[in-house]
Amino acid sequence: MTERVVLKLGGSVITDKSGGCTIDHARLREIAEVLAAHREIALVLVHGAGSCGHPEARRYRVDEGLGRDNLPGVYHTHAAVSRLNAAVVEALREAGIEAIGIHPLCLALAEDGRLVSFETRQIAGMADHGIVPVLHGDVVMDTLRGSCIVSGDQVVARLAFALGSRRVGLATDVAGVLRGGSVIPRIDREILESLDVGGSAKTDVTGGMRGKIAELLILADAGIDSEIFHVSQIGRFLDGTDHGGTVITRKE
Ligand SMILES: Nc1ncnc2c1ncn2[C@@H]1O[C@H](COP(=O)(O)OP(=O)(O)OP(=O)(O)O)[C@@H](O)[C@H]1O
Ligand SMILES: C=C(C)CCOP(=O)(O)O
Repeated sequence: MTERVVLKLGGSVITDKSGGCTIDHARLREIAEVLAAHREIALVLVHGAGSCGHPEARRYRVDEGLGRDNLPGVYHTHAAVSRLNAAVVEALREAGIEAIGIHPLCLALAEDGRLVSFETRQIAGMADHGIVPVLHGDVVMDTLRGSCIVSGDQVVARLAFALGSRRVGLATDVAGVLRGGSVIPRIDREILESLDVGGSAKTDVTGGMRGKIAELLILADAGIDSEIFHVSQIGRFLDGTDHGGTVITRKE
């Protein structure tokens, strides 16, 4: 079977997170060129929301329960991140990649913020046929809360586990997980306890770097390592060469 690689493009690298939904089309074109040069890989792509979804999720508090006052938040949050998804897919297709958008809201269900059902067999089928499915963090219906926000990081972990992927990468706007300005090469649960990892400097309802590591440690517990690196290093990650980032792993 072809190796399936799961790659997340952080919302911080494909949008300007300081304002309203501002998509960085030039960055998307650059990333698409790099991915097009690695077309032999069975790739499953996930992206975060950045400024296209986090502000709406916060404004409508769609994470905290659904009532008459915030009901439109499901639409507005999903619409914002779907706009970004369409831009990602368009950039990839313009670079000659057979990409297609897939929305978690339409195929997943959560319970208290955690995915409890998520059909992935169609995603595996696409990847194996050379189609690049492009998923994203999304608002998802939740059996306890009404709705919740499932981060792209949770989607990445879920997909990697379901697809049996051994190569999982997360491209972000920092060189890796930092301590005192330097990249920490490996993190396990024990090392994390000694670290002061923060959220995001911008509007982010899913916990920034702290939330990301929490999701990836669950994946590491299942025996699947993942890698966090700067967006400029995507090519090196796909080549399997050193990208200078952080590996999230299980304690030996
Ligand atoms: N110790 C740390 N090392 C690295 N980044 C950190 C650390 N503590 C906090 N951060 C913040 O985490 C941010 C990356 O997390 P963030 O959730 O914004 O990434 P993303 O996945 O690109 O975005 P999104 O969640 O929108 O997809 C960095 O830009 C930085 O501000
Ligand atoms: C806010 C929404 C819609 C999804 C959040 O996903 P993330 O940017 O990966 O944390």
